[in-house]
Amino acid sequence: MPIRQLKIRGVRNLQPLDLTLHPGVNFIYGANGSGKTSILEAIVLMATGKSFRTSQLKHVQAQDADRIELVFDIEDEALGQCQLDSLRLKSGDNLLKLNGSVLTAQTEAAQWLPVQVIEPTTFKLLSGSPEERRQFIDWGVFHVEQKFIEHWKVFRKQLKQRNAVLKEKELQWLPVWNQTFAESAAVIDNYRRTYLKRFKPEFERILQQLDDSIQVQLAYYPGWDRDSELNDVLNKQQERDLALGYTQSGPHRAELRIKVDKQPAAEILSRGQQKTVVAALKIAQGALFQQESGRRTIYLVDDLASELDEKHRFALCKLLEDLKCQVFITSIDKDKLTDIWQPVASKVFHVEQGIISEDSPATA
Ligand SMILES: Nc1ncnc2c1ncn2[C@@H]1O[C@H](COP(=O)(O)OP(=O)(O)OP(=O)(O)O)[C@@H](O)[C@H]1O
Repeated sequence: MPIRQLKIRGVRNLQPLDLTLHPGVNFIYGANGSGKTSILEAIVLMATGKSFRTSQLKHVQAQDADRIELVFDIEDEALGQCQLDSLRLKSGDNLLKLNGSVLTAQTEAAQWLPVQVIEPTTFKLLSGSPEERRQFIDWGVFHVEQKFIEHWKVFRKQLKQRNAVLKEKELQWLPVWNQTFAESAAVIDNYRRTYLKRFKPEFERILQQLDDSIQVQLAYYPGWDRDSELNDVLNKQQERDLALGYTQSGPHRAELRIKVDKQPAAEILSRGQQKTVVAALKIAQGALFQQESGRRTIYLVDDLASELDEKHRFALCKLLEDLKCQVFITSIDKDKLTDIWQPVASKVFHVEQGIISEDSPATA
């Protein structure tokens, strides 16, 4: 079971909330503005230190609260049990603890909570900046390859140092930095390529099950001309890098291009089709993660009814059920959920003005 219990304090309109969750499907329904999404937002905040709704966390904190406090009891098939605590003060300071011991990095909490969000704006994964798609690939690599995060930190440090050398115009240091940067870039590139090789067939399989009329191609670009060595590219681009004061080529500029008939999928597909493709991408990541680690992803599906018709909603729910993972799924209308999906194992919660209550089995 992934999240067994959660305690939420000081998040948006939510009243102090202590919930015992279902290891399978947790339906959450309630009127507009009742607080459904805020529950999902709190889970993402614990997992990533970020919100999927705002870049300014001060908006997530309840107006009358001086802190956000989250406590999650987790039971993971492979990692065992743990308690994660997060205390986020108005100043922005965040104290994270694992079983009472202070954590120094958010990634240590993230390892316990492999969370995927499917919500009304997720189609932006197709139309948004390349960074979003890089983060998407890196989520997969991070959760499958334990050593990736260390290599990633080294790479980020080297990128920062090379950029500092460019800004200071310390030309004598550049050849050395080009070499080290290129070596560390190759490691990141290799992780991403290897991951995508395994990911593509899984994505095609899932998309086929969600909608076999959509044909999408995934093309990975490493962030520099694929036919050249990065070290050579850096040497060639040196004058321009010096003029700009930053490194133009490398894994920080990689891109996952998602196309339909050689055109960007975001320009061709309808909004509903884009949502279907994004759902397929996210479910494929969870399926691959499960195959490779024996662990399960936690899916947060906000406002399922939005822009997906009944056939696609049904196909999505069926795939989530097959994965046997923990799912949190929200809707305004209880019937819109339970009419199309009656998983054997589930709990139903109702939210009203920030107060959440569990439906008794007779009404659920
Ligand atoms: N910082 C805050 N402090 C207190 N209340 C807030 C804060 N930010 C937002 N709210 C209120 O909290 C509620 C948040 O609702 P949330 O978005 O979780 O609702 P929802 O049930 O998902 O609604 P919808 O179905 O419309 O998406 C809204 O009523 C909003 O006005």
